[in-house]
Amino acid sequence: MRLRRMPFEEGASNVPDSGLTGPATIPDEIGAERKVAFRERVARWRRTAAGTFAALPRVFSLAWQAGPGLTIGLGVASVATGALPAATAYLVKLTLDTVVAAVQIHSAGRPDDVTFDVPFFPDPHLTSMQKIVALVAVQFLLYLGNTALGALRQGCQQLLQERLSQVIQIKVMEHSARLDLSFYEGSESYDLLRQAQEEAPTRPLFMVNGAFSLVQTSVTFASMIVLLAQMNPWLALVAVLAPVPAFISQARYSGRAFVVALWGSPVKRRMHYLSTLVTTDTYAKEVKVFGLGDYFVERFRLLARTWYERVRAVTVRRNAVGAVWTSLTTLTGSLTYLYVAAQAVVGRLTLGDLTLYTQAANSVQTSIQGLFSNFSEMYENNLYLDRMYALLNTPVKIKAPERPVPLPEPLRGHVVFDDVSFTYPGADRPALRNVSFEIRPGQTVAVVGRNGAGKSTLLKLLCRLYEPTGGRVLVDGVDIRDVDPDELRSRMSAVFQDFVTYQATAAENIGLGDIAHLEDRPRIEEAARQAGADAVIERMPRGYDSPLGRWFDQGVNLSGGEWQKVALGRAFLRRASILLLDEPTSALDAEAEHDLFARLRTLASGRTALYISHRFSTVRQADRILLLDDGRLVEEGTHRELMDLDGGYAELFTLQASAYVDEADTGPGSEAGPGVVDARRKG
Ligand SMILES: Nc1ncnc2c1ncn2[C@@H]1O[C@H](COP(=O)(O)OP(=O)(O)OP(=O)(O)O)[C@@H](O)[C@H]1O
Repeated sequence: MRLRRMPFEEGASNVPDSGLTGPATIPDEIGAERKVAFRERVARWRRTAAGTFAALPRVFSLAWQAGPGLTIGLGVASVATGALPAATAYLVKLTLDTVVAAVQIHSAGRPDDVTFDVPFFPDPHLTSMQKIVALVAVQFLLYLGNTALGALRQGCQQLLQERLSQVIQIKVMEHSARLDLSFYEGSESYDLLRQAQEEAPTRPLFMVNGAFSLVQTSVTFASMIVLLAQMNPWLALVAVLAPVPAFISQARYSGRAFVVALWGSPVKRRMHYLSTLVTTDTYAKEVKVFGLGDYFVERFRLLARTWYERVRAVTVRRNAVGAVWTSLTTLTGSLTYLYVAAQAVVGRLTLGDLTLYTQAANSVQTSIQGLFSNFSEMYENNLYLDRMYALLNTPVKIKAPERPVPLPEPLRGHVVFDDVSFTYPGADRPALRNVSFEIRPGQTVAVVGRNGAGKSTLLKLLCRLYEPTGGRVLVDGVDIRDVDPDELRSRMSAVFQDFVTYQATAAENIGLGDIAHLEDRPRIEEAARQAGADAVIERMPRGYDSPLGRWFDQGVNLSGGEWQKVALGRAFLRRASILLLDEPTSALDAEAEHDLFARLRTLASGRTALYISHRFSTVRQADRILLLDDGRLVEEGTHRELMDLDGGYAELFTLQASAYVDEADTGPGSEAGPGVVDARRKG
């Protein structure tokens, strides 16, 4: 469903959709609805009802998974509570008739020896007072039962809510963790994820509650109808039909409320993004320095207004139209009541009958409205549930083949890219084109190239975060498509440009690199040393046990380079055969970078290491260098060979080196990297 785009400011119509400039409108679905033909609406209704009821098994299966005992408790309480109103109404009728008879006996001055033919009291020799006491006692017991059932119902409901939302959140998390990386890149996926996070935890419980309430009201409804029909079948029919119009309007509007929520999702998502921009620590610096706070708040206000306007339109219409139809029902109720009262006056019905009718008619009306509104709420909840299932049913494309080929043990780290091409989903040009190269086991290879040349993509394909659109990738002679991706990834270690800064202790931040060694302090300390993170960590008040990040208790905030060292430690903890480093030193100072590369040779001994870097002083130390340009592998060889080739690599190297040369020429103490000497010699 494509949304009409409304720019933030009038006149800026060519602004593309983004988190800041996307649609500030929600389409008018009500106009569209009016055009739908009656027959189509009826057909839609049938589908709706069928769809809603068909969803019940999956909802109950969810509830059962969450808590079988709680589900049974809720069910029993609902059915029993459903039967109570009819029993109570009948008891009231009996009490009233007994009272009226007793009054007549007393006023006639006769002895109180009248017998009553009532189901509860077969003994015909009770005095009327005794019968009244007994009836009231039974009524009291019913009220007690009602209270107990209410408590049972409430308790089961609350506990089931907790359990159900946990079960669902876990399902969503489990599936999200398995989903392909490409899934996270579409805006529709974000809508699905947002709805799954926000709505999914509560909607199934509403659905379960709705279903049980449906059972409860059905029981009430059926028992009351039996009571009414005994008095007069026509009265029963009127009571059943009167609330139908109110239901139809209810159901229509709950469908619309959902459509508004669905179509308004891009607006809500942008609101969420804007609010994150001004309330999250990582953005706070820039937002302040560039003075963006007011701009973001203003934009939020605009979107919030749009959202509110649309919600208001539906809510007002829903309630206003609902009220009109409900008044119609009330009018029917009053007219029937008048009829029954008139019947009582002429003696065709007793006073107890009149009360019974009043209660039964009220109850039928409320329960039939309850039935309908339960159903329409279930329909609405089911629409949300469908979205959750859409997420849970999103197929995982990159998964283990039926018979995965095991990787050799130990893995030598022989990597081959064979004519590999790749285009990102939705992109119009390839990120990699016919790339072929081979990395011998144990080699350290640097990948260089301009921004956007395809370097990171290369690493992502090697980890099988994406599937090549052409060609194949081999590790130790095995096509990685034939390998279980989890096994493949367990043999690799990586640091990406956008590495994660976990809100956890320093030791945990490193330990997460190999979950089996999360508690292995000596090994964690060794990895920290290898990454040059040991000094930073040991300086902190609680050393390796210091919490990093400020989200939780007394965390320590690190500098960008310090975080990067910790992330490197995480990668080194895993003793994998293939080490992938995407700009591993971008935030490190010159000395730390130099130290790291001095160590990398030892660290990478026996492993294949592939690293991306824009710093040629480090690149030149690699065994081999691959130069990518616009997704193509254009040069490969050692530093010496590529310099002699005098092509793109030599040009980039000389360009960078010349900056140092100029500095070296103009200022004392300027440091010329190891490559500078070469470049100067060459020049
Ligand atoms: N998730 C994505 N979806 C669509 N296109 C992408 C995605 N990630 C990268 N690209 C595009 O693919 C191309 C290669 O990107 P890649 O990240 O591999 O470049 P890079 O050489 O690592 O760049 P840099 O030096 O800036 O890190 C770029 O044109 C980029 O815009």
